[in-house]
Amino acid sequence: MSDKILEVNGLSMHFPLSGGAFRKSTAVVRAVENVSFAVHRGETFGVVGESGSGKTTLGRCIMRILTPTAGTIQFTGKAQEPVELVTSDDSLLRSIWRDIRMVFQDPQSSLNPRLPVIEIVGQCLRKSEKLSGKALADRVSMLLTNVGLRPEILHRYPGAFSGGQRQRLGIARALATNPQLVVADEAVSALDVSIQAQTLNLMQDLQEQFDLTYIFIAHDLAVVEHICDRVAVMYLGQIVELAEKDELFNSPKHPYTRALLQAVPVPDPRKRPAKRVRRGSGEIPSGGLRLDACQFAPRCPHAQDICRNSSPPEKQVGGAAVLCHFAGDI
Ligand SMILES: Nc1ncnc2c1ncn2[C@@H]1O[C@H](COP(=O)(O)OP(=O)(O)OP(=O)(O)O)[C@@H](O)[C@H]1O
Repeated sequence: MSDKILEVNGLSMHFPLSGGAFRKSTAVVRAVENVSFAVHRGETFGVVGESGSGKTTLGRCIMRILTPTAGTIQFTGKAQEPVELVTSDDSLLRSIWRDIRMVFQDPQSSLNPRLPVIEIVGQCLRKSEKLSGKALADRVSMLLTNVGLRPEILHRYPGAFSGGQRQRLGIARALATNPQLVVADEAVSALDVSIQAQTLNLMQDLQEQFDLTYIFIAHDLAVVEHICDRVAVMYLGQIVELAEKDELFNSPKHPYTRALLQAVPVPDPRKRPAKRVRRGSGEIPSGGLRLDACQFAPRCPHAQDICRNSSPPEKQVGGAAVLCHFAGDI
């Protein structure tokens, strides 16, 4: 079976700017621009970046909730033949949505408060496997047990549960169709730190138990460090660095990755990196992505004229793919 469960090539997602001054404009927001990567079967692939860097849009393109402006997304499921998701029609997508499932950030708003647990978790089983009655209750009970919840809660409503329990319900719902790939979009961001750790541990256990591959989207590098095998760092719609987790954390190559890492609290001062680089100041620029420059140049402590005037090529430095004119030199 192919080692790659997902292969993304040249993916772009542009949203038209509409309304107000942009009513007649052809201007677009380049939320994702020319992104390429592969996800290996069984791994946890992290996607990190600040708010607005395009992580959620990328996840929604992979789920095909959005139709990308350009690029390809090949998914190799149980059938072993890669399926092109971008051009798949609705009926093919419906079957693929059993293999690729999503866990959302906010368990409060992603679970319908008017539906009992059996419906929330079992809804897709009613549709895809035509389960009902005792068969449905048994399957949902098993899923609840898998995520550490008691089967007795079948007829309770989301409002009766804590944030962590609600996220377990969200995970049970994602697992209901026995998926191969789970896209977790900020799945633990809304939870307290101790509940975050429990949820991450649960997700790791489930990954082993059910041979899952995860795409784990987060703005928090500490979370990614805990769970991911490889990490893609996004900035303004582009992947600026992609590397094995250890390499990324021990030897970050892109100035933006370094800036992100410096924002992560280090409990033991002896573990701080010996040579601290200056943190890129400011926020993501509001003007959007420029195709003729390095996106990070306005915030980068190392920026030179070339960074402001030409888009950097992707360079391979050690095991990392880095989008920086000076990758390997700084
Ligand atoms: N439907 C849309 N229409 C127009 N612009 C959009 C749309 N969805 C996202 N964007 C824009 O695309 C860019 C990337 O947004 P996205 O939500 O993907 O980023 P993100 O990294 O996931 O941020 P966050 O963590 O805040 O969700 C932002 O500038 C956002 O305003």
